[in-house]
Amino acid sequence: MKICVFGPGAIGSHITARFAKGGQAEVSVLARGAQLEAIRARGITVRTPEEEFTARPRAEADAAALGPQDAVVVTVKAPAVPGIAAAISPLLRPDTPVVFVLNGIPWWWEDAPDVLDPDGVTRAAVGLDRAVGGVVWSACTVTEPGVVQVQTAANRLIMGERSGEATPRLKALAAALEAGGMGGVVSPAIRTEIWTKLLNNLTNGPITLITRQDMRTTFNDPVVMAAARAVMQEGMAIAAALGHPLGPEIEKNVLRSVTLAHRPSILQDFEAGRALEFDALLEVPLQLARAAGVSAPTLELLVALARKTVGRG
Ligand SMILES: NC(=O)C1=CN([C@@H]2O[C@H](COP(=O)(O)OP(=O)(O)OC[C@H]3O[C@@H](n4cnc5c(N)ncnc54)[C@H](OP(=O)(O)O)[C@@H]3O)[C@@H](O)[C@H]2O)C=CC1
Ligand SMILES: CC(C)(CO)C(=O)C(=O)O
Repeated sequence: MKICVFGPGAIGSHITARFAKGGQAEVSVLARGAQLEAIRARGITVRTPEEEFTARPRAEADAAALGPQDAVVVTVKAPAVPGIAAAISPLLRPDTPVVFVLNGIPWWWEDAPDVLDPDGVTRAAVGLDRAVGGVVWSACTVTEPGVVQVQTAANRLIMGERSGEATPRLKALAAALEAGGMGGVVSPAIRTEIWTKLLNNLTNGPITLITRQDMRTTFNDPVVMAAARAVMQEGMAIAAALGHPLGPEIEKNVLRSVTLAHRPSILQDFEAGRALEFDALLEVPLQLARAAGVSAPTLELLVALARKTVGRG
């Protein structure tokens, strides 16, 4: 099974190394800059709380060198997706699934605002039939080119067809990941999984952008924690109004996550001067809430403050 990971940063490097470790896939990466050079020279080293291992995938800058794949996993950040859409084409056969592993509302979401896919370039290049949703639970950071630090002991990638069908193409991908020691889940309800994850990003994203501290340091204060709980309740109300009700167990999940000494990826991006997933993670969920008539005053306030922090408002 030929799999190409497009954009092996923190998450993509971890996923690539897991596919390689599992031995069921011929995995390659499409990378650029220092990451491309490092992966070519030294492979990808993954450091987790339990182990360290190195994988040596083929690394290319141009998709044409790799040709059609059985699956493509896109792990660039949301604002970069439209810019790489055309470059995915050489990797595609008519039935090649393209898993978009993204936090936040993805470009293929029904009624997604144009800002997630300006001029429909991704839709035109990839097509809705190939697009697969991906939600990753893994806290990762590139500590130096080619090296990824994983903070979470249990890691999983949840994939789902837009139709909800458990297709053979997704089952094969999930099995290849499992073989490498990362959970691979095929979900019949990927939109609910997206909202489950988004609840974390809504809770920790705006607040850590304001504090510029890791989650454990930020939330080690009862007042900040109360704000986190309020955002969580508002997020659950938005998800329910959109037809994706989340169970009460979600709360435990979010509250456990904020005890990690991890800087959320949106904060890492801000500090590194990279483009932010501000629309996919924060603005679009708020737009969907307003359209559904759901009030989210705490989230509105925190996002307004975060906008000022990052120079958007
Ligand atoms: N990091 C984490 O712990 C988590 C992240 N996520 C989500 O996963 C997704 C990926 O995040 P993450 O891995 O952190 O992001 P990173 O920024 O670490 O990785 C993205 C990679 O894509 C590369 N890239 C961008 N454009 C191109 C291009 N044209 N050609 C080749 N490579 C390109 C970037 O290269 P360059 O550096 O040169 O721009 C970078 O290496 C996001 O939606 C994020 O929110 C979800 C859970 C946890
Ligand atoms: C913090 C975490 C791991 C969970 O919300 C995340 O998704 C991110 O870093 O963006």
